[in-house]
Amino acid sequence: MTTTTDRPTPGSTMLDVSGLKKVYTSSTGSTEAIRDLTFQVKAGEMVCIVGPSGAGKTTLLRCISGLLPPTAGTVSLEGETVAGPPKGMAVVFQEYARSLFPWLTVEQNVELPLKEKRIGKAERRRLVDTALEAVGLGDVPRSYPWQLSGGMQQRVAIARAVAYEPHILLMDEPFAAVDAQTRADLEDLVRALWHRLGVTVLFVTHDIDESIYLGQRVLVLSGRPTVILEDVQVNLPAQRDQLTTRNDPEFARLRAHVYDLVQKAKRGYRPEDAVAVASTGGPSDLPPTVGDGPYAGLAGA
Ligand SMILES: Nc1ncnc2c1ncn2[C@@H]1O[C@H](COP(=O)(O)OP(=O)(O)OP(=O)(O)O)[C@@H](O)[C@H]1O
Repeated sequence: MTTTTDRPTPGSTMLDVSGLKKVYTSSTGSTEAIRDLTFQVKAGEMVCIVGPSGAGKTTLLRCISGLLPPTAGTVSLEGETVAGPPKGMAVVFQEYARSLFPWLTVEQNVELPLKEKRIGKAERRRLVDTALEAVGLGDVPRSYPWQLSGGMQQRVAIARAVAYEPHILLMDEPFAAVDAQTRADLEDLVRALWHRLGVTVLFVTHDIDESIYLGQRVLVLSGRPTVILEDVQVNLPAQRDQLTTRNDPEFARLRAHVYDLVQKAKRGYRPEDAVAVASTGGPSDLPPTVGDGPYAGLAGA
């Protein structure tokens, strides 16, 4: 059984994605979703992934979670090649309404994976109570998901993942369907749980501000077929809050930089273009960037 007690040493390699390539093939042709991705995530890190729509973010998470076999390359978790859903992983999806069972109460939803993990009744009780308390839902264990707001339902999904005591938590645009205020609260909840539990988090989002607010690193993906445009280090203080952090000049600088990269990605820019420009020494023919976008003026902030 995988528990927090045998959690890997912080700083050791938790996830190793090496030369990952994914081509979908069907009777109508083939789609190269991911060309070549190589990156590592250390135990205890919080890493966000952003990129243009259709870049292959969900495909990447599906390969990491063992739901899709890679066409080439490997994914290893704690040193073992992923060939099916790994034991020490939990996933939170955007569609909380579809991921919760409407005929089960909140506590039964949280308990279900623990039963599948064959954890004894008393320990299940403790894990469910602790997880619901941690996400602020200790008072509604016997409610049904459909009796709760969207934000509360997503808290149930997070409680279910946390109760499972994963070593790594994958989150695929988990807050895309909730309102802005709830989203800010859930972001703070994820940061708090991450701090408290020491779990490794890989968080996919469309929201550049969210990626910087949450992450220690932001992996910016190119358009399809996907490669990494840049692995951006987020050197913001570990203690973050919605007002102070978002008003930090470094936050503004990072937001402008990541925005710039995503805009370039949308226009088809790829890392090999930079190499080509550098090697010819000629004038850059890169697409226009942040200077003419809605964040104009932030670039040098
Ligand atoms: N089962 C499939 N069969 C064929 N092509 C697919 C399949 N799933 C995804 N694709 C294609 O692979 C590419 C990447 O899709 P994916 O859903 O991973 O992107 P994404 O970055 O998660 O998109 P979004 O940000 O819009 O959610 C897209 O061109 C998509 O059409």
